[in-house]
Amino acid sequence: MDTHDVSHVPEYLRYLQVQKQNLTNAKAVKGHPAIPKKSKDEILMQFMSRRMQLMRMETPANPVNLQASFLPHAYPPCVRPFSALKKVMIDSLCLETHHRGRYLLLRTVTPTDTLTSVMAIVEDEVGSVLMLLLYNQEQELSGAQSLREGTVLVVKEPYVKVMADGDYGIRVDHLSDVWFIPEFDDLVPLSWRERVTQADENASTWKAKGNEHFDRGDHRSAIQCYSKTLEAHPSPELLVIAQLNRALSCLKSDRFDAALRDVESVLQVSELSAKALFRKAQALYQLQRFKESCETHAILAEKFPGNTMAAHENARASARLVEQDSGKYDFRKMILEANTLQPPRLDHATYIGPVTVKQTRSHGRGLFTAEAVKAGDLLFCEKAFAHAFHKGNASGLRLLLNVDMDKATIGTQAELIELIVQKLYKNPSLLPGFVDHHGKYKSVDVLEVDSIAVVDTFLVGRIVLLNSFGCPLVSRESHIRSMKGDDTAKKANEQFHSCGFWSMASYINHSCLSNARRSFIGDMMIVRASRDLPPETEITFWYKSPMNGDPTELPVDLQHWGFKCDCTLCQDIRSLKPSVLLDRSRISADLQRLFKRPKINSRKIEDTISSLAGTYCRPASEVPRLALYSSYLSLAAFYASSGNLREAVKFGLMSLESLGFVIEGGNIPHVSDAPLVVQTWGLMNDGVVGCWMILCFAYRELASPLASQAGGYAKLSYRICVGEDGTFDQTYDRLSNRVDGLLTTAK
Ligand SMILES: C[S@@+](CC[C@H](N)C(=O)[O-])C[C@H]1O[C@@H](n2cnc3c(N)ncnc32)[C@H](O)[C@@H]1O
Repeated sequence: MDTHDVSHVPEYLRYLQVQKQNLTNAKAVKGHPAIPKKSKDEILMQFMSRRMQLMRMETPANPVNLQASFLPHAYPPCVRPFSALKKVMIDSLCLETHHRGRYLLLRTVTPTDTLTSVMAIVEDEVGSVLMLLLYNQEQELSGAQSLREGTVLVVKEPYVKVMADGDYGIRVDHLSDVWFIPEFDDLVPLSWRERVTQADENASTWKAKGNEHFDRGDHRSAIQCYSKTLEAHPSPELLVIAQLNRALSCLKSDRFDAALRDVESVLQVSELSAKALFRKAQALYQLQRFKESCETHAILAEKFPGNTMAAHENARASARLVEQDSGKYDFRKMILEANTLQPPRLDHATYIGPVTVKQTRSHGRGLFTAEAVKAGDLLFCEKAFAHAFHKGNASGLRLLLNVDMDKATIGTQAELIELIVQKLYKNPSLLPGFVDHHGKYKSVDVLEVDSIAVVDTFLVGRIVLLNSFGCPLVSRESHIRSMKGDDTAKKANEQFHSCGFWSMASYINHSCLSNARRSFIGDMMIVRASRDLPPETEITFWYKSPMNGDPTELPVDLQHWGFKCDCTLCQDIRSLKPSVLLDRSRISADLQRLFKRPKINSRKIEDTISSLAGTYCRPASEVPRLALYSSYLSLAAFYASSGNLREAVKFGLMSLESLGFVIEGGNIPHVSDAPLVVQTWGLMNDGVVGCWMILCFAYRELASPLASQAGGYAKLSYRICVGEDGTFDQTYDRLSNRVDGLLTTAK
């Protein structure tokens, strides 16, 4: 949905084909011993010199220098407990093979290098080496503290592959398939230990070590040491301290489920521990369980009224709860926040309005209205489950190649997959809700092994491919760009590079005759009804707008999602004779040429529009006439600016009618007292706002009571397109020097 799918662009298709060919070639060596062709020294030298080169390399400024992320054929994560795995050595590994039932014990012998994966050369206990490629790991992993030389790790059921350069590597896609082993763990051979753990290391020493790691910001190691504290028979006081400290390290490293577990066990023995209550409230807040967070704060406030930090957090949680329950947001403030924060992840709650997920007759589940709603009503305002932000220059973009799905996308989808995998891995309570989304394939049905969450990266990848949304930083800005006729706007609208995953929005199916619109403020998605909807109506929006491209090239291509739209618009187009479509296309091209002439010949344009209208047979209220809409609108603007206001009204109304609007009381001459009423709402695109403003401009002279009503519809349409109307007056003005009222200075 507004993501940049380049699967059919020849330049990128070639990449996809090369990857497929590589996979086919690799099959030929499947099962051959993975004995590197280079010596150990050569492997180390090559890695280090490439690392140096990369460190010197500038960030690519050219879009052709996109980094390619390549998903191999899907394979499931290891679901066997560690105790059921047998150790294997590097020399016994085979190419293109998943070594099921086996594990490797390795240690890194180089620093890391990070491209699309975290890479290092690893050795086993007999000194054989191979490249290790860890995918979907946190960026911090490549930092000095996390994967420094000498880090010991276990790779469960290793997969050895032939890499693009012909060398061999151990590729790990699933987070639970690699364990980072602390130096004190019994698994670490004595010869690999920097020092031997003293027999007298007791709970206090472990706690002190945990604190050292915590102070350095190494939360993973801190958690390991606090866990050791708990195993070393601590005193009751120390036990509580270690659990509280571990909870804090978990909070700092986004492991909210685990933080909650620790504080809950502290609260079992010490019901009124201020720290436990505070950390519990924080963990619940981060898991968006605002009601429970507020309840916990209420206890804190009662027992510890002087705790100012808790009071501050309490106010924050209460504000979220109000948003969650009422759908009332300060959208203007949110726009400011989105423009200030990088990445623009806003601290706001999700509001779910009168909608419910239900089975549709023919396209899986869908979202339905639970009660009647009016055009412009807020259906929901959802915080992204995950959001991958792109600043706007070319660097940081990735080409994601998925051979199983035959897809190539450009943008931040690869990063989005990483973010989601990490979030689920750290917070398995979120897993069932996420994997419920469309895109399932037969994956493992194990949620946890050895107390570690099992997250199938390929499943996440599929769900992301079919359910993620490209998004602008703020929809108001893209609205302004498109109203200004900024040529980049069209491209920007179609190729948003930031993207995110919104759970509720993912249940909405596509229809070209959509009845809702989405808009964005940072990582918040706002979905409003774009028509009046009775209860039990299926809510739909555009995955791809039928109005962004050439209207004669309908139906829109929805191959990316694997279906063809069957709305009346698409059905009608499919039923037309090819000659009619050819005529439509030819006349549309003529019209475009006529509008580009230095002097507008309105008579000729009107005649040509009439011929174009002749290619439609059903009324626009049933089948919108998309090819006509923008020509009518341009004519309305032309007549308004040349002072022919009656014609401006006529063509403004025709423009709206071509989108399916049924409007009463708008014609000139105006019958006194008859109000201007939208009986039926049509398709809602950004130009509708401008069209109402042109009508408002013309009515001021011709029928002043209608001007404010048209202005009201402009503001309502703006709210539907942009998500809010608090910025309407900053964007449009009836006294603007443009007939559509857009303030030329609007930014
Ligand atoms: C984002 S999901 C929408 C929710 C999905 N129907 C479900 O059951 O979870 C996108 C998928 O829904 C289906 N879909 C959406 N709109 C459709 C339509 N108009 N006709 C047929 N299938 C549609 C396609 O399978 C598409 O890949």
